[in-house]
Amino acid sequence: MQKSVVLRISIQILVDRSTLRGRAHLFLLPVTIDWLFISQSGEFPGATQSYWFSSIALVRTKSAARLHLQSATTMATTPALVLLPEWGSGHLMSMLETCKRVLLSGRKAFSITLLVVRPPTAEATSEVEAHVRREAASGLDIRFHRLPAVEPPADAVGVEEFIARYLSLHAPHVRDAVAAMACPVAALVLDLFASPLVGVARDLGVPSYVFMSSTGAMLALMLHLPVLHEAVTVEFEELEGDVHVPGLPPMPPASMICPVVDKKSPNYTWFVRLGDRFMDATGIIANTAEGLEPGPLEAVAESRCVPGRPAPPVYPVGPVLSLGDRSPSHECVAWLDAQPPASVVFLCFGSMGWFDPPQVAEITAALERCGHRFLWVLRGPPSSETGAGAPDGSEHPTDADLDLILPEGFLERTKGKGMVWPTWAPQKDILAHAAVGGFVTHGGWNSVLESLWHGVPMAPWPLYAEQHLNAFELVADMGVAVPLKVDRKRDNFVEATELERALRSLMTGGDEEGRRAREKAEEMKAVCREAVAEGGSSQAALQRLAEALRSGAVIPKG
Ligand SMILES: COc1cc(-c2[o+]c3cc(O)cc([O-])c3cc2O[C@@H]2O[C@H](CO)[C@H](O)[C@H](O)[C@H]2O)cc(OC)c1O
Ligand SMILES: O=c1ccn([C@@H]2O[C@H](COP(=O)(O)OP(=O)(O)O)[C@@H](O)[C@H]2O)c(=O)[nH]1
Repeated sequence: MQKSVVLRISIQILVDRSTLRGRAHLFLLPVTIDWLFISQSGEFPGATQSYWFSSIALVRTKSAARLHLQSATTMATTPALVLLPEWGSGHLMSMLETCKRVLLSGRKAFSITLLVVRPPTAEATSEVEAHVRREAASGLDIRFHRLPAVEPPADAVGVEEFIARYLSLHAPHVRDAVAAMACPVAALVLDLFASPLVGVARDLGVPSYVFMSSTGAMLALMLHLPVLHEAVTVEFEELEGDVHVPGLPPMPPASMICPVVDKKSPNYTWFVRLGDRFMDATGIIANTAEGLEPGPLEAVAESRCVPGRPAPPVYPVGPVLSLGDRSPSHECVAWLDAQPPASVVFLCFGSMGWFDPPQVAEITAALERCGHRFLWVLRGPPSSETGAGAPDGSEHPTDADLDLILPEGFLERTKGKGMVWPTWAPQKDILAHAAVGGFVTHGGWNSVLESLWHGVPMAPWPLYAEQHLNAFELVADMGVAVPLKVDRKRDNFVEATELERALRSLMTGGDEEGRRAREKAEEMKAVCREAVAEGGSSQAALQRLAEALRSGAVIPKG
């Protein structure tokens, strides 16, 4: 049996540095340690300071106790969270911001090492580089480790297949990077597209956490996909009746996420695999809050998604809204300053949403007919539209040429009542503005969280990724949005009459759906803020997570 003693004193540690760097001299490293668990061999089972050694002797001096560490495998740094995000800003920044909260909640008991994958496009590369520059200057203990370049899969036919395969090809480099860490590793934190790399963590004896940048509902669905794969043998759209996802109301097949709508596609196979590998993670960190999505989160916690197999613990630590540059004096914000409270409908469609002229014509007709004030972020097609397109699906829209794309006279007729903004807009500042009363959104999860943070009701207009599922949840489960009929078979086309109806409902709250959406959005605003406040559920989840990470920190094997 290993004996251990507990010491609560201020001490100095004497480290035999020869065992560290091959230099044969002793040096004194003064540190203050509150609680020190000392075992006769092996490592500290729960020390808050990261000093790891194989044998020790306690030496008393006149005024202080000293520890003499012999044959030490001492690492004079705090345990690291090693992050492997997908390169897209929504994924990378959301994971990094969340892990920064872990770092700060643990009173800087961790450091962060972000493994940087070379993005497959020049545009994504410059975005990532800008993030790296900004974060490197943040003053926090964040390091960046660039992984060696890997040849992107040239034969990938789908976006999700491409992302998952490209990340998986980095497995040997991730393994080498983690194994070479000069400090204990608290966890390898993986993007949802990188869940197969839980195997790398397992081989190194390191805990692995999947970071869920989307909803708890998406998490429940992904865990349940392997079960659905066995149970539903036809395409989802051929299914008679609804799809049953644990924790959600029965869902029409038309609300399934994009990657699984064609089961013959490798995207589908990859998503089933990704969901399956979630189950092997040590834990799942989710950018949501218990009170926002109680149904799906309880279903996961009660292991109802994969009956008979206990699911990893989930830590809902959100909402984590990534803090970009604030633009309080932006032209859009200045325009909002002149509008009455809750009078403006804001329309914005994420980092990849854009519309073609026929759809633009329907939107302009709806806006003119409903007569509400509006702020509309209108983007044009990506410049790659006529070319091959980005392999990761991250084709960014271009700035719209308003003279070309808007019907003649629209801007004059709506002058004073509406503003069309043709480029990137400061969405967070806009949603924070008192003049905004409703949000027509593509339903990306970050946009939804930003809207709920400010209590703004929504009309979701899903376009890509998992947004059809998000739209269903917002309307049918959370009740914070009014429904909008999109024709998925016609590239998510929305008729002017349908948009006009939804806008009236959203902005006047004149019907039952609109009234409920307003009330519920206001309720969810409180839920969001309480969750992250002192004593809130997300704060508690953050503490549990930090504790699990602290106690799980290990020196990687190999
Ligand atoms: C969450 O489920 C899916 C996410 C994506 C996806 O892929 C993607 C690829 C890139 O190269 C760059 C990106 O920015 C990007 C973004 C993206 O999803 C967005 O993630 C957000 C969360 O951080 C949010 O949930 C938005 O709704 C998503 O649009 C793709 C996908 O299948 C195509 C998913 O199922
Ligand atoms: O003109 C724009 C469009 C988007 N965003 C921000 O981009 C992010 C979009 O993330 P989301 O998850 O909603 O969707 P995605 O773009 O990843 O599909 C959110 O933080 C938005 O605030 C923005 O600031 N201005």
